[in-house]
Amino acid sequence: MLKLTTTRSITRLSQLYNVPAATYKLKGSASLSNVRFYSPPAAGVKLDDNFSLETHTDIQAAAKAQASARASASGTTPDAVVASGSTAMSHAYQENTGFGTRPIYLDMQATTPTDPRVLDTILKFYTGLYGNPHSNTHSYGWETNTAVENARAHVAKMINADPKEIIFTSGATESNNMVLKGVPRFYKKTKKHLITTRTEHKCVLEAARAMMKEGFEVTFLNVNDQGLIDLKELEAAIRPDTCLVSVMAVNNEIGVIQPIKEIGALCRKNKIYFHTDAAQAYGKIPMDVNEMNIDLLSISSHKIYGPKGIGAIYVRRRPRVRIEPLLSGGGQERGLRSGTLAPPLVAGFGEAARLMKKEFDNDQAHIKRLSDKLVNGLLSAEHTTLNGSPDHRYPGCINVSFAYVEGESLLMALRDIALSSGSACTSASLEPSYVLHALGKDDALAHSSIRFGIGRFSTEEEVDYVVKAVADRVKFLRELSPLWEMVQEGIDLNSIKWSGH
Ligand SMILES: Cc1ncc(COP(=O)(O)O)c(C=O)c1O
Repeated sequence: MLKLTTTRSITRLSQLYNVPAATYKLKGSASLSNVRFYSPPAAGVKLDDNFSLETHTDIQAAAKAQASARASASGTTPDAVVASGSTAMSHAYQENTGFGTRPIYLDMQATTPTDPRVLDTILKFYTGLYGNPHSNTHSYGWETNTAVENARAHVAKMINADPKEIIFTSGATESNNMVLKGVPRFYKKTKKHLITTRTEHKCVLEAARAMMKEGFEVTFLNVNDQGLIDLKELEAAIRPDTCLVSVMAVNNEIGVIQPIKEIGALCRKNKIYFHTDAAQAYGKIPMDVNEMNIDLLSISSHKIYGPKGIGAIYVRRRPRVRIEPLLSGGGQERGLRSGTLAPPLVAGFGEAARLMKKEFDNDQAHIKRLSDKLVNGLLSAEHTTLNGSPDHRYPGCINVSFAYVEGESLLMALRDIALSSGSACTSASLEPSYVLHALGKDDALAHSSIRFGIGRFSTEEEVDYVVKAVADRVKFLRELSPLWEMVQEGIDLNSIKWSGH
């Protein structure tokens, strides 16, 4: 049984969830103003079915409860943690941050909460198992080396690769840079052209632009209004000197899935390397490097409930793919990525990959069910649209435009939910998302878009809360909007000539 603490009072809880305060049973002699807890339990669920609450008079006691939660997490927590929601997850593994009640976490494409089983794996490597995995003269090195190779096998298995084809990196940014720069540099004498798309992650786009400065030509493919590339356009872009096609599998802003198998077949037919950025796809949609003719594939551990600062690149061995490495050094990782590996991160990543495979069906069913509920709930409001293809999509990434509401204002009004807008924030300005622009959305609609991410630890109660909160606050903000008032009066906004435009 997990011991949970709360930062909201039971009274507040009962108001929020419309449940009589008595439903929340407390253990011991808790005074209501002094109760701390991690997550709102489901309305009507008796708290002590899964949890017990404790009072804490000081932070030390809270830390003690967290330590005991962590201890009980090792063997049996998954069910209890799942039941308590992703917000509880994040609370259960951190000390008091001073930020008070934390929002419901729905920013799964930015990063995912670390699975408690992953954390347990990691901790061993910060205590007893500290050897350098490249030391081969004593058991300290052998132990961590074995752990690294086990992790490699788990990472490979998810995509039907050979473990020898997995190279550990610091994350998908590095993996993408390695490919977008390393392949053209290796073939620079004969090949001068690369192909990618306009909706890739910035690290692919910027790496491609860096290659233009080195004298390479890049074709940036367009996408249609659903966010999908046109295979005929891709075929037409291929040249005799094309060395690489790089198309992401799942888009990080709109969740759209590109036709990876068809692109792979086209590239194989034309003897061109095919790379896919699978940072948002690995473990979340079925991917098989052989069936899909993928030669290079980028992975990020922190998108699959693993630690941050670690990822991998799959590099095909037969037919062999050649890359010029970014780093010079000791020649680790088949000479492609020099530097001492970090066993805590590698082992945590391996465990996260193992769990993605083991729980694939459960995760899929859970995420699809919650996603359908969220999409139906959000779209029941008028002038609300789902961005990107409704059919070719990963259900855990939902991007919605709320017309006549400014996305940033909506985010501010939804501070009890951790979300991100479809806009890319730069320090000086708020630019509308280039991905939504590529789909043909105008500035106003791109500015009114929000991304919702569902993950393994999301709960139905969180989704119910979000649907209601969004509907209420969209209504509230629209009531303040003069444009909305005009729409309500039946005025066609397109017929208006705005001065200064
Ligand atoms: C599609 C995509 N590619 C690459 C990255 C970069 O991954 P990492 O944080 O592991 O460098 C991300 C992360 O936001 C992503 O969503």
